[in-house]
Amino acid sequence: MPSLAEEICIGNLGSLQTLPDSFTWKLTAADSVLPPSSAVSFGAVEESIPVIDLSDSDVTTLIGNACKTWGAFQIANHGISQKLLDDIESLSKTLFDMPSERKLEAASSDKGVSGYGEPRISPFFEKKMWSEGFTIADASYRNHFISLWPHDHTKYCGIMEEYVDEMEKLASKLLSCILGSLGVTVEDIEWAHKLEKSGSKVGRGAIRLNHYPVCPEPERAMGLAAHTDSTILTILHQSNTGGLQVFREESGWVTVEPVPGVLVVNMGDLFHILSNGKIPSVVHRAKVNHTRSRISIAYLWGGPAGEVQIAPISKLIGPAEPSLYRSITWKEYLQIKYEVFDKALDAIRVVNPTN
Ligand SMILES: C=C1C[C@]23C[C@@]1(O)CC[C@H]2[C@@]12CCC[C@@](C)(C(=O)O1)[C@H]2[C@@H]3C(=O)O
Ligand SMILES: O=C(O)CCC(=O)C(=O)O
Ligand SMILES: [Fe+2]
Repeated sequence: MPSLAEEICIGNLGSLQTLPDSFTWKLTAADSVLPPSSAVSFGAVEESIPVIDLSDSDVTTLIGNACKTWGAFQIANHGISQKLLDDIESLSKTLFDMPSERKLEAASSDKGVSGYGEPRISPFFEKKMWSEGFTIADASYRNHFISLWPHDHTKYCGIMEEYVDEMEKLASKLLSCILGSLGVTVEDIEWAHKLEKSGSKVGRGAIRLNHYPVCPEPERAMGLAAHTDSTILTILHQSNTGGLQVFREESGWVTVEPVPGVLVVNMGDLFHILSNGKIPSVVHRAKVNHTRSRISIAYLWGGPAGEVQIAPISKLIGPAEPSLYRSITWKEYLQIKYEVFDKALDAIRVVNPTN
């Protein structure tokens, strides 16, 4: 006879009346692998990451300060239409409202590549997360969309393409701004400049549609466990239910309340490397809700394809600030991340940095 844990499927968590033991987090060090001080509390403080208007004349300074303080910020006046945000949210709702069996037909064959399933970080945690998701990491998502929406796949693929295109443009704009706050430009990253000039993509984008169903005991459950994104940066659209929390040593867990039309930007590990440690990659997680389900859509702007080596920007290195990280390709970084998870940056850190 199968155990209770085996019968629970992420596709219909929302119908459960009690929290199964396999989903009950005790918040010990084992449940929250990073950072150690984040393991002790489920609560969050009354503080917030700044909302920055991208048309503000002081935008570079504002973004620079937010990046250094939080490794995250929110953006208004970003140029993404409300219609597109509504479309991608309703695409996600339609997908997650489907019966579990239909969703499982679109399951990813391997963790982290396109398809339906648990987040890629789940094997690093003892307990299961109260969420389901769909990752779009390559063109194979189209086949999944055909199986999910035999009649409407063209429409949904169109929305996804438009969303990716718009996010790509926004991510490049944000990159220029963040680099500007450090006193450098894209031209100071040789590979990024070359790719940009040749009209190629600077970073490889992936999308993760996240769904957090209503939960009978939200205080003891976890939607998405504490992690940093491996990316250069991530742009997140959250539906009107809160749940995202960012961690800051000085403040603890801080909830990022949703503001209609405002997007959240999280700085990832790759930018931490590029900035030679000047900008932290923000530790964040998603909590769940007793009465309301929640959707979020993350655009994960990763590193370049192929053998391109990513290393701290040379202009940010000097006798007083030696290079803290060895160079690495995006593919290699992801391999390390999914072997050692929260120790990935340590694994590529130069032991005795000198210049
Ligand atoms: C490009 C990627 C980043 C990601 C791993 C992946 O290969 C595809 C899924 C991405 C995602 C989305 C949800 C959070 C996250 C930590 C995860 O579990 O899968 C990120 C990964 C990441 O940033 O490392
Ligand atoms: O749902 C959220 O608010 C967080 C999602 C997230 O961190 C991710 O997809 O990487
Ligand atoms: Fe994330």
